[in-house]
Amino acid sequence: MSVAFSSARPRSKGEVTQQTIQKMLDENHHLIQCIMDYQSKGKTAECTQYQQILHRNLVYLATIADSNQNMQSLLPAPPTPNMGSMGPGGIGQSGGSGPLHSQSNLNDTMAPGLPPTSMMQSQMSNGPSHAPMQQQAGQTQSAGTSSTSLSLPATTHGSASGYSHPMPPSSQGSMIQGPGPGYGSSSSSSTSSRSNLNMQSNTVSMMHQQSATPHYPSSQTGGGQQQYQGQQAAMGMLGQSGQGNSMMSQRPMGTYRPTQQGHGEYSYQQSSYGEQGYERSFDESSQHYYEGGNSQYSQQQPQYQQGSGQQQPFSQQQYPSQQGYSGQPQGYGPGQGASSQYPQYQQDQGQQYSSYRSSQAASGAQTQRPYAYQQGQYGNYQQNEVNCSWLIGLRSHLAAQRKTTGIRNVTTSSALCAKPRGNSQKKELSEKKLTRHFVDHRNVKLLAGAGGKGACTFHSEPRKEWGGPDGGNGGDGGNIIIKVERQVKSLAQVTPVYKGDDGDSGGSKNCYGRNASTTYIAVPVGTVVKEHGKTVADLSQHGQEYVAVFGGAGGKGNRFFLSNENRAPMTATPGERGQERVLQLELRTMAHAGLVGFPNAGKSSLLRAISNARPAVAAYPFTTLNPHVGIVKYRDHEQVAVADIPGIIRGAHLNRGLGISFLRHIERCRFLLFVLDLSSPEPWTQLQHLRFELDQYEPGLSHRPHAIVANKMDLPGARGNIEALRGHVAQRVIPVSALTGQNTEELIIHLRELYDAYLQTQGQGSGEDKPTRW
Ligand SMILES: Nc1nc2c(ncn2[C@@H]2O[C@H](COP(=O)(O)OP(=O)(O)OP(=O)(O)O)[C@@H](O)[C@H]2O)c(=O)[nH]1
Ligand SMILES: [Mg+2]
Repeated sequence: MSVAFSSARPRSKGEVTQQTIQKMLDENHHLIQCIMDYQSKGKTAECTQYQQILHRNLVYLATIADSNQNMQSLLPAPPTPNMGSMGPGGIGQSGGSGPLHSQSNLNDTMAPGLPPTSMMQSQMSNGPSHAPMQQQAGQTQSAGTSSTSLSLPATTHGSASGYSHPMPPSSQGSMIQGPGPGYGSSSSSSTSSRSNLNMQSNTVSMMHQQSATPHYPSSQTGGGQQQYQGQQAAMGMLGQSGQGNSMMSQRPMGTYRPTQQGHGEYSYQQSSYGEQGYERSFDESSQHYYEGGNSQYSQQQPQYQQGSGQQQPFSQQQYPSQQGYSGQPQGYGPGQGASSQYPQYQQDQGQQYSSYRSSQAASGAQTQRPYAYQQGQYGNYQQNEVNCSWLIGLRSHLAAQRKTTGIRNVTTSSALCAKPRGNSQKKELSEKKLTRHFVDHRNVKLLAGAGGKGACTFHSEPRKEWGGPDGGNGGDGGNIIIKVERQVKSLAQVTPVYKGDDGDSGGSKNCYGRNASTTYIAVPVGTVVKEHGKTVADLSQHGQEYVAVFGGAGGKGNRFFLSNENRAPMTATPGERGQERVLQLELRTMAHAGLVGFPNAGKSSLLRAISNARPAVAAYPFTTLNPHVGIVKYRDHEQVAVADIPGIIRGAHLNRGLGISFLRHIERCRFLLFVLDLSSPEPWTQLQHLRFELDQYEPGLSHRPHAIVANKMDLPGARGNIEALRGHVAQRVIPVSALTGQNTEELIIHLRELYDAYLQTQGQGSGEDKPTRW
C-alpha cells in the first residue's frame, strides 16, 4: 500500500500548500457553478467537459491526501481510551513489524509544510485506535524492515506478516478478503488486486478514508456534531474521502489506513464494481468511484461488526445484503456497545450520504465504531464546512442532473430503455382486403427474349492489316420459367405480360454476346398452367418449374462464316426472336377436404371450430369470397387440410351468385364435407342443389368421398330436421353446432377416417396426384 502512495506522490508536483489546495477547491466551486449553468442551459457537452475536469481535480486532491496521510505514523497516538482494547487499532496492528507497512518511508517523503498534529491525525486517521499501530509499525520498520507493500507476500491480508494484527489472523484476513462466501473473493484474487494498487491507490485510499472517517465522529455532543458534519461534508466533497477533508482543512495526516486493509478493501472494491456492472464512463464512473467508496465503507463496517460478536445481530440488520459475512470469524471487537453511543451521528450521517447511498447502512456502520473522539478535536474542520456543504450539494446536483440530462446515465442495452413496441399481433385482414389480394386466375402473355445479333468485324492491327473476320456471335435470348414458390399464396403478383431479356450482340475480336438471364414467374403451389383451355402443366410441388417460352438463339458473327472459299465473309445473322405464348394460370387450393354449402350455412364457423384458420364470419351471405385453408391436427401429428369454399347457390353454374369459378378449388379436394343449415326448412334440398351444381361444374365431382354435416343444431327446429334429413340421405350425417362447438369431435374423427381411407387408396396406386401435406 505504501508503494501505491509513493507512486501517487509525484503527481503532486512539488510542495503542496494549504493555499494550493484551497485554490483548487475554489476552482472546483467555480466548476460546479459552470456545470450547473450549462446544465440549466441544456449544454450537455460543456457539462460533461466540466464534470470531467472537476472529477480530475477531486481525484488529484484525494491523491494528495493519500500521499500525506502517512504522516500519521510520525504523530503521537490520539487520545482514545478504547484504542488499546478495541477497534482496528486495538486490533493490534502489532504488525508494524510487517514489511507491508511503509510508514517509515512515507514519513521521509512527507510533504513539508503540512502541520502534523495529533488532532489532525486523529481526525484524519481512521482512528485513534490505529495510531498506536502505526507508531509501532514505524518503529518496527525503522528497525530495519523498510520493505514496501510491493513486497507483500502472496498470501491473504490477514495472514500477511506485515500486517499482523494481534487479533486472530482469521478475523482481519477474512474481512479483507472478504467477502466470504457472499462476495466470493479468494486470497488469490485479493493478491492479484494488489498488483493494481499502483494505479488505483488513490481510489483505494479515498474509499478507504471515506469508510474510515465516519468512525471518528462518534458525535457525542450536539455542538460537536455540527462540526463533524462539516467534516463529513468535506469528505463527501473529496470523493467522500476523509483524507481529502483533512487535507483541506489541516493538512493532515495519515488516516487510519491499515495498508493491507486498504488492499483488501480495494480488491473487494474491484469485485464490487464488477458486480455492479460498471459500464459508465468517466463522469459517471466518478460518481461510482465515490459510491464505491461508500459501499466499501458500508461493507467494511460489517467486518468490524462481525469482529465483535455483540454487534453481529445489529450488523445483520443493517446489512441484510451482506449476509455472506455472517460466517466471518469474530473476536475483532472494536465496536462493542458503540451503536448506542452515536445515535445522533447516525442520523446525520444518513442525511449526508442519503444522496448516493443508503444512509441507514452507513450510519449503521458508524455505530460500530468505538472511537470516541471528542468533538473539540474537530474544531479546525469548521472552516471547511462551507466547502463541504457545497461539495455535498455538488454530488447530489450532479447525480440529479445526470438523471435529468441523461448524460451517460443509462445503458441503451437495458430492456427498460428499449423502445416500447406495440402489440406484435397483427390485425387480421378483412375479407375485403383478402379478396383484393387473392387472385386465383391469370392470363399472361409471355415473350421470350430475342437472341443478340452477330457481329461483322475484321481484325486489323499494324503490320497485320488483313487479320481476317473476328465478329462474334450474339447471345441467346432469355427464357421465361414459371416456378412454384411455397411463399407465394396467390397469383396476385403475376402481371399480364412478361418480356424476356434479349441476348447481347456479338463483338469484335471474336467476342460472343452474353446470354440473357432467365425470367422467373413465381406462382403458388397448386397452379395449373393452361393454354387454350388445355392443361399444359400442373405445378403442385414446391420448386417445380415449367419453361413457358424459350428465348431466341443468338445470331452468328462473320467469323462463323469463314471458310476456305470465303476468307473474308461479310455475313452476320441477327438473333432469333423469342417464343411467344399466351397462358392461363389457375390456382387450385390444395386441401384434403372441402367445405361445400350454401351461403350462411356456417362453413367458415365450422372451419374456425375445428382448425386454426380464422375466416371471416358474418350473418350475411357471401361473407367468404375466396378459399381459406385450415389445418386439423391430430395427436399422431397427422394433419388434414380443410378448405372453406365460398357459398354456392342454386344456378351457380349459370354464374349466379359467385358462379362456379371457385369450384376449381374443390377439384383438388379428395373428399367433401357438405355443410347444411339444419335450422332451415327441408335441409335435404340444399344437398340436392349442391350436388347438382358440382356436377354441372365437373361431372362426378359430387360423388367424391364425402360426409354430410348438419350444422346449427343448437337452434330450435334443427333436432326435428335431423331425423328427416337422415331419412332422405343414405350417407352419414354428423350433427354439429359450429357456434357452440357441440359434437365437433365426431366431425374431426370422421374427417380422419376419410383421410385414412384416402391414404389407403393412394397406397393402392390410384394414380391420382397426392395433395401437398401441410
Ligand atoms: N346458432 C348458430 N349459428 C351459427 C352456427 N354456425 C354459424 N352460425 C351463424 O351463421 C352465420 C353465418 O356463418 P358463416 O360461418 O359466415 O357462414 P358461411 O357458410 O361461411 O357463409 P358464407 O361465407 O357467406 O358462405 C353467422 O352469423 C354465424 O354466427 C351454429 O352452429 N349455430
Ligand atoms: Mg364463410
